[in-house]
Amino acid sequence: MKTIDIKIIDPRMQDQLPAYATPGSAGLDLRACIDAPLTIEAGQTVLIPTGLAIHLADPGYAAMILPRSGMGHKNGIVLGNLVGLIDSDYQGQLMVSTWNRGASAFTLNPMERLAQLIIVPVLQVGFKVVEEFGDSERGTGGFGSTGKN
Ligand SMILES: O=c1ccn([C@H]2C[C@H](O)[C@@H](COP(=O)(O)OP(=O)(O)OP(=O)(O)O)O2)c(=O)[nH]1
Repeated sequence: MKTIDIKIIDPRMQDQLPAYATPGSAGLDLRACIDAPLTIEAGQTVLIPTGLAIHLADPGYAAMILPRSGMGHKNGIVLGNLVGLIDSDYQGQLMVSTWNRGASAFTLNPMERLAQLIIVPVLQVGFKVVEEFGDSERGTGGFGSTGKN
């Protein structure tokens, strides 16, 4: 397993570092490092600190912040940026743009599990400008070009 540098910004995170819940888990839960319960009104977006910073350091990796399925489906708590992309050279605190897309207010409690972090491989590319691409089966067809659905 790869090891990543992590800084504990909020001491409350000291004894609850993100960990995989099961051997097959992809995501690491991120907690709301807030001092008091916070009511997020329907439609409101707030930036929530996680109390942690990571430094991936290797441009071959990125981290992504994703919603937790239960929070999103049951409570309407998703991400204001839909997905948070964490660059390999980012060293600041991980922040969760928290959007209540639901129809009623939601109260977020201190240290509640709010979102999840995944680490993904990334391929950085360079570009070579061409006039024509080589043939491909699809060509320029997209947006449902292969059938009704
Ligand atoms: O949900 C998020 C998204 C981003 N970030 C941090 C890590 C990321 O590396 C940095 C910059 O993010 P991004 O490049 O998406 O932001 P931007 O709006 O393009 O601003 P910038 O000019 O800082 O790149 O902010 C978070 O903590 N949480």
